[in-house]
Amino acid sequence: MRTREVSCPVELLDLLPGPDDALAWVSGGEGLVGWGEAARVEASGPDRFAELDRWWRRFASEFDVQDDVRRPGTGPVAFTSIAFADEPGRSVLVVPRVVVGQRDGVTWITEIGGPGDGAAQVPMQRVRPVRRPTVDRYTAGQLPVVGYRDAVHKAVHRMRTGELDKVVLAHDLLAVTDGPVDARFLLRRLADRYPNCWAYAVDGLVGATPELLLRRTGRRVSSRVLAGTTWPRPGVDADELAAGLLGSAKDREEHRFAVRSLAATLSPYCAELRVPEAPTVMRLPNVLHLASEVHGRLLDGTPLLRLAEAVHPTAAVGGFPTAAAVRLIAELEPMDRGRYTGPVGWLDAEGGGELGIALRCAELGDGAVRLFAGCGIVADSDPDSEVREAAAKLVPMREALEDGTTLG
Ligand SMILES: C=C(O[C@@H]1C=C(C(=O)O)C=C[C@H]1O)C(=O)O
Repeated sequence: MRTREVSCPVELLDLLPGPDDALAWVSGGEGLVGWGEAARVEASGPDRFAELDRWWRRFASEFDVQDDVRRPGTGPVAFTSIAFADEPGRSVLVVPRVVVGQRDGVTWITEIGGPGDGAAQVPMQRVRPVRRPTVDRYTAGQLPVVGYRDAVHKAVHRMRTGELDKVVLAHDLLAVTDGPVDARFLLRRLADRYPNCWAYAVDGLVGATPELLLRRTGRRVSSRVLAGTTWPRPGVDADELAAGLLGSAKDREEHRFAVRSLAATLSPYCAELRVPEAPTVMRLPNVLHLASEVHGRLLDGTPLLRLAEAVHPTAAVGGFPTAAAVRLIAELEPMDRGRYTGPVGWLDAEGGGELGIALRCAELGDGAVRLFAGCGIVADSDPDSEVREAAAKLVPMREALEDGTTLG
């Protein structure tokens, strides 16, 4: 197995040769793409993180590695996407045959399970045309919007009795399409419109997330916590929206729980952990979020997947306190989230890598695509407003899908 520097005449996403095995983690043109399958493993249940970690470390340790580039993302790499819940759920780890990475203007290729052809340029000749999908209609998923509104209403009541402080509830939406949707079609559009998010694809889960669960580089660890959201409306400019969000007691409270839960679960692994005193605003075309960048230094070499296990689910996608929130989700959200709101990203052989939270995504299926969106609920939440917020969070995927559809 060898990593070597290559020249690359196109963007990373344009290298993906086919629709079925596309793997990606790309932000602002940089990151990793992969294809082919050297190996795959699936896991489920409460031990899924530990099982995937054990399997990957054993698999990666058997390579005879020649790494000529030596940067984060070189050497053996696996892509992973992990179920939100202990039950049900299927988590997956895929080791691609070919990985191409780009960072700071340097491009490299890693060929696993074969010597590669040694060419000085990335392989382009096998790229098949990207099919444009058509959305025939949208239809309710496992939890229709009316049911979601009702669940939010019930959750608000439970927050007001003091049973817990915050819960994140979500719903799904099905887009019925004229045939299978090519992950590359969605990735291209998501990456163009959301360059400060991570456009990702792992085993049919495709999206563009603004939220970084954890990045581990050597002993350094970081996270971008998001919670507290507003969205553009006619007649309100972006600065006003941002000021309103920063000044919203309800959003600041939601955010505090998310930062607190991340810090409490990560700090036992850290010699040092820096948490900003106040959030900033992250602006996206469809929503604005309160954001905190957390940075730490690890005590030891705990691998990324085990750190992710410790912090998942943060209060950004679960709630606070965690155990009560997870129980309330199971009670009030009658749907299987699958890998939505679970960790998604890549891992290296040294226990490093990047894992985002799988948001703003869709699970690709035969003839239908399942979209997801959710919101943090606190005692002051208004069900109608949460329904609108969830709709705003569906926009990235709806726009990407509908780009191939002539509406009207
Ligand atoms: C759950 C989602 O987003 C999460 C919930 C947020 C909120 O409630 O303010 C903000 C960002 C994410 O942590 C989603 O996009 O589906």
